[in-house]
Order: sequence, then C-alpha cells, then structure tokens
Amino acid sequence: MSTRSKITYTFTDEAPALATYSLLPIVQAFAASADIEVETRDISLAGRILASFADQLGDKRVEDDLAKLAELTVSPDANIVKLPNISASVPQLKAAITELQAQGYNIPDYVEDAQTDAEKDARARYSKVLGSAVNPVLREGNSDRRAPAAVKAYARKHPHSMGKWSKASQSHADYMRGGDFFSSEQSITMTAAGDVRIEFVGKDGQVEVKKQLALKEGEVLDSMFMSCNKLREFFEYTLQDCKETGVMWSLHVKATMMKISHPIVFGHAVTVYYKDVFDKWGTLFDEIGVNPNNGLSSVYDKIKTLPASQQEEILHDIHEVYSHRPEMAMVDSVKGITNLHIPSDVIVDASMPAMIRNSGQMWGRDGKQKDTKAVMPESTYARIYQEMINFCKTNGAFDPRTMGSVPNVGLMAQKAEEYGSHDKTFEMKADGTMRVVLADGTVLMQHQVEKGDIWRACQTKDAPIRDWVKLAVTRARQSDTPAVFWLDPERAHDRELKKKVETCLKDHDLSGLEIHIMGYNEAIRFSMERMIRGQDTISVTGNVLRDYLTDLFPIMELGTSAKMLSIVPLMAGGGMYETGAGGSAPKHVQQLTEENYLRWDSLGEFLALAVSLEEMGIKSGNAKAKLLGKCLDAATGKLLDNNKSPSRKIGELDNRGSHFYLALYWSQELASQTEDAALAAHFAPLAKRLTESEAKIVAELNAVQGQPADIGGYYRTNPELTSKVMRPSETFNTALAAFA
Ligand SMILES: NC(=O)C1=CN([C@@H]2O[C@H](COP(=O)(O)OP(=O)(O)OC[C@H]3O[C@@H](n4cnc5c(N)ncnc54)[C@H](OP(=O)(O)O)[C@@H]3O)[C@@H](O)[C@H]2O)C=CC1
Ligand SMILES: O=C(O)CCC(=O)C(=O)O
Ligand SMILES: [Mg+2]
Repeated sequence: MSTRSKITYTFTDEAPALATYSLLPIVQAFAASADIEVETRDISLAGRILASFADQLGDKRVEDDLAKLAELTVSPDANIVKLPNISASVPQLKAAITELQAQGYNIPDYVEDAQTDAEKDARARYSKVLGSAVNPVLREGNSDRRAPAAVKAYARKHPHSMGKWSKASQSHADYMRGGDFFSSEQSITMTAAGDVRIEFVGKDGQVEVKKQLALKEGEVLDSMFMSCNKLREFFEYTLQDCKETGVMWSLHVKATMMKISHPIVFGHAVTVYYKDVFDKWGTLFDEIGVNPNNGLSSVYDKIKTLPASQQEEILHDIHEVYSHRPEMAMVDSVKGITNLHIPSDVIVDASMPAMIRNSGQMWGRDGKQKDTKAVMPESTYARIYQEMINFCKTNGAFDPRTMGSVPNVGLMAQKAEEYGSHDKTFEMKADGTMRVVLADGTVLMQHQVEKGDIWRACQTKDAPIRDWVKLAVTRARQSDTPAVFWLDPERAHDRELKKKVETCLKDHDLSGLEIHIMGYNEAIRFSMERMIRGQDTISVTGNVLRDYLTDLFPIMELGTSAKMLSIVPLMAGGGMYETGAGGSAPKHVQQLTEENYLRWDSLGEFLALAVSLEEMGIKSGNAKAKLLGKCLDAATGKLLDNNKSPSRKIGELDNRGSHFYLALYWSQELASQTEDAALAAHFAPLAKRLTESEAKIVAELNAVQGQPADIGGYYRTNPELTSKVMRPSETFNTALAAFA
C-alpha cells in the first residue's frame, strides 16, 4: 500500500459543526482501514477570530488553520472536505467576540469607529474575518455542482412539498432600471501583463490612488458603480408601489459574500424605510454610533445607553413608521425580527428560491403568508428570478416528481468576478471621477461618480476561464447533457468572456455535444422549458450565478441544496469536495439546545466523502480507499431508499440516527463486497455487531430527545459537552471503539 494519505476535514460552525462531532469518529474509524488519516482544520468563525489574535493569547493561542488550508489548496496532494461555515455579519462577529471573551479569551472588542492605534489594529484584523472570508481563499478551482442520480431518484419518489402558484399572484422581483452596477459596467481584457492604478480624481483635480494591481496577460478587468441617489429613489419607489398595491415589501441581498457593497445597500434600505426616524434622530444616532449598515438591530443595540424615556420615544417613532410604510416581510414574526434587522438574515441565494417554492410568498407580521415584492437593487442577476416567477405563474409550480435537473459548472477560481471585488470596492467620499489607468498613463476605464456612490472593480484571470470551459466540456461529455454558457450580450464583462469562450471551445473536441451561449433570460427560459419536460441542462455560469443557481434549482428539485454534490477540482491538481451548496442553518442549533434534536441532513457530507475517497484511491493507487468510497455511495443509496435521513420532528430519527444507519449500511457493504477479502473480514464483526444492536442503538439515540441540551456555547461550543450530546448511544460508541 502507498504511504499514509490524508483527508482534511474542515471544522466549521453551527449545525454542520454539531453534526461533525457525531460523524467524524465514524469516518475516522472507517478511513483508518485504508490507511487514511482524517485530520481536521478549524475554519469556524470563532477559530478564525482566535487565530487572528494568536500573538495575544498566550497559552490559549490557536494555529491559523485557514492559512494552512490555503497553502494546501495549491498543492497537488490536497484532498479537502469543506463544510459550510458562517460568513459573518458585524452583529454575528460581535456576538462571537462577546462569547469568546466570556470564555476567558483575551481578545479586544470590535470598535467600528476605531480611534486609537490598538482599536485600529483590532479592526483591521477583524475585517479579515468578516463576511465570506473562507470560501474565496480556498476556492483555487472552479466548481461542478449537481444532484447525484440516487438523490434525484429519491426526490422523485418522495417529493417535497411545493406551494401552488396562482396566475393572480402579485409577487414579483423588482430591480433598478438604471444607475446600478449593470448599467455602468465597463470591461477590458489585458492584451499583455501590466500594472494598473485605480484612482479617484476630485473636482479640484487632486488624484488619489486607491489601489494598484498587477494584471496578467489575458485577464479581464471590469469596473462599475451604483448611484447612491438612484438607489435611494428606487427604494422609495418600491415602498410607494407596495403601499399602493398592498403587496408586502422584502429586500434580498448578499451582504455576507458582497461584504463591502451590500451592507451599504442594506443600510440605505434601512434609512429609506425608517426615513422619519433617521431624519429626527440622525444626529443623536451618529453620536451613539448607530450604523444602519448593520440593520435596525444597531439602533436597538445602541440606544440602550440612552435614558429610558428617550429610548421609549425612539421605539415609539419606529412603530409609527409601520403605520405609513408598507408591510415588510419578517424573518421571525413571533420574535418581531424584520427583514431589515440584520443584514445576514436574508441571503438572496437561499431566500429567493425559498420564496418561489412557497407560492411566491413570504411571512408577514401576523405570521401569515403574503404576496411579496422581492427587492434586489442590482439588476444584473435579479432578472432571472422574475423569469422564474413568470414561468411559475404561467405553468404552475414545478413538480419534483417529473422535473429535470439543472446542474452547474461555475467560474469561481482565484476570486473570479464580483466575489473577489472587496478590496477594489469604494464608497465615494466626494464627487469626482473614478478611473483605471495603465502604468503609462493610458486611461482604460472611467466613471463620473458622486458622493455616496459605490464603485468597484472585478478581476477574472485567464487560466481559471480556460479551466472553466474545459470543465464544462468534460461535464457535458460525461453526463451526455446539453450545456449552456450564461453570457449576457448586454453586459460588457460577458461580451469579453464570450470572445474567450468561443476561442477556448475550439481547443476541445465538441463532436456530438450540444453547447449554447445565451443571455440570462433566454438561458433560464430554455432550461426551465426543458426541465418541466424532464430534461436536464447544464448551466455554465460566472461566480454569482453559480452561487444563485445552485440554491435555486436544487431547492426546486430536491427541497434543499444540502443534497448537492459539490466538487472543486483544484487547478494545482488536488481536490476540494464541498458539502452541499447551502448554509449553516442557525435555526437547527436552536432546536438542538431547546429539545436535543438535530435535523441537519449530512447527506452533502456523505456524498463529498465518497468522492474524496474515490479520488484519493485513483490518485494514490490506494484500492482500499476506492472501495471505501464505492461502498459509501452504496450505503448512502440504501439510506435514502430506507428513508433513514433525519426527519424534522422530535421523536423520529435525527442527524445522529442517520449517522448510525450510515455506519451500519457502510459496514454491511464493506463486509459483503468481494473485491477485497481482507477488508471484508475486517468489517464483518462491526457489521454484525451494529446489525444486532440496531434496535438498542436507535432507542438510546432517541431516548435523549425532548430535553434541553447544554453544549456550552454557540460560536465555540465546549468539545466535551458537545461530544457527549452528539454521541449519546453507549452501545454505538463502544462498538466503534472496539473496531477502531
Ligand atoms: N459554503 C458555505 O460555506 C456557505 C455558508 N453559508 C452561511 O450559512 C449561514 C446561513 O445561510 P443560509 O443558507 O441563508 O441559511 P440556512 O443555513 O438557514 O439554510 C436555509 C435552510 O435550508 C435548509 N438546510 C440547509 N442545509 C441543510 C441541511 N444540511 N439539512 C437540512 N436542512 C438544511 C434549512 O431549511 P429548513 O430548516 O426549512 O429545513 C435551512 O433553514 C450564513 O452564515 C451563510 O453565510 C451559506 C451558504 C454556503
Ligand atoms: O461563502 C459564502 O458566504 C457563501 C457561499 C455560498 O453561498 C455558495 O458557495 O453557494
Ligand atoms: Mg450559495
């Protein structure tokens, strides 16, 4: 056998981290039989915060696991199983800091309005932890996301609920018709490597260099801006329109991933909706440090320092607003949490499909479902949601029993497109010109901007584009499925990409393949027309559409994107296997602590692990690893067939129970296979023991449900307590310990 190989399993946050406490011991025990070590790397929000202050933590210091993982992604040996992690908003960051401080970690506060050098230093370190700080670092490859055949077959046999669509629905997507990033986008392709400067030129002719970039040959560079005035006018128009038509108002942005631009957009929504409050109290709010970009929660938080009577007056004024503004969608109507409370509560990739699946409705203040205007200021991608809404109005809701699939090949490597724009995004402090200038002074692109406008540049490197085209052709060939490049002729960036795609495609054998290039509206209509006829269509898209479509279609097809297989062939030769395409499901944690029930479905982890093992087997010539992967796939199929996934209701099988069944079926598959007799003999006793103890183990697992569970924290739970909660069956634990 080859030398001991390593799978790196990420330790993240919330529900997936809890699930890890139960699943990882099983995986480690099984993998050891193929001489594979499964190591963990902590990329949780808490872990990343602590790593940022390692120099101040003394004996409590932790390693910078994200940095270690980043190094690994550019090594051909990388084999990483990546679970979803928190992309933190400021309120989440602050909550995590408070928790860690209470646990005795000597870390500083996050001071938004940093004054002293120490505060500025802390703020700079925290800014690296904020938002989507993990995925762009690890994604040194493009993505291939799809529903495996067994998962699709399961969804067809056990369809999830789908809300009916009425032709009379008033729900729709609304977006800016001018003044947004889409309408101002400019794009160039570098004909040779070169340095460029991003500059602001003031009305007085003063030039301020904002950023310098060293660009490679063939790199695509875009620039664009959103007008602050037009954005605010747009918000006001949407509110008036809702008021007149009686449709509920909701806002859908991605403040986590677009961590610089979207919180600003969110902040404008807050100050427009609550205009009367901010007009009256704005000066005081500035003094006490209210930041509307952090949502209305910032007002509630900061006014706590004010005298009670003043607090009451402000709260009264907030309530007054509701009497003349349209009804707003609620995140939690019972607790009174609105859509504008916290910028990370409503995240467009998951929130729009959830709304469309739910008859186009969201929940109002009274807890009832209502037709909704989904406000997505940036029109670039918002249009696809309107297309899907139109389609559902015409054809009715999608039918999971018969619908086809839309897998995705996404361009995301090396911080491609908007998702890598954070360090090139600027909120204008004055009127003037933003321009991109070559080292020799040639002006490549420029925009007239006004104070408050949001300007940004995006880079897309040539090598990732070529890799993406190759991945698309490979996927189309392997799945024997038509592939559509979603490139919009109205977008400057997409026109540059189209030229490259057309050239790259010539390098590949396309015989017998159906490959199209279409604008977004045309592409989604084409895919949906095929989908309702049971046909599959691969979407080949840029980074943002990758994110949006891999929630949108899976949520229609499978009920959740957690059931996706999500592979990132790393450009340096390694592999990263992301689990699902969904989030970290905070409400699952709450259910666990309240009633000791975890409904997180680890199917995404099972699928990712199987591919990770298989790839390891192929790359390192480890036949046992390959066999482990094959048997894991078979076990996952059996788990689906026998309906052993977690249910949602207490008293039934939860996440821990589904892990037991995975271990049972996986060991049975390994014991009964005939390719490797030694491996079969190795697993036979475990399979026997688990088979015989099934009823006892399930009873032990289910017996703990119904009581509160103490895991000693939220962002950094206590490992011993969490392990105890997540591994409550003595019989199962003993069987696994005896085997390992
Ligand atoms: N790759 C990554 O690292 C990603 C990280 N995120 C982060 O996750 C957090 C939450 O984001 P968001 O996706 O909007 O919200 P959620 O994580 O809450 O996901 C939305 C809903 O999807 C369902 N769901 C998702 N995964 C599972 C699963 N494995 N098992 C069962 N149900 C599941 C749940 O629905 P129900 O309760 O109705 O069953 C859940 O409430 C944010 O911090 C976000 O930044 C988000 C996307 C990807
Ligand atoms: O990194 C993030 O913030 C979210 C990523 C995401 O939603 C995705 O990859 O689908
Ligand atoms: Mg997503």
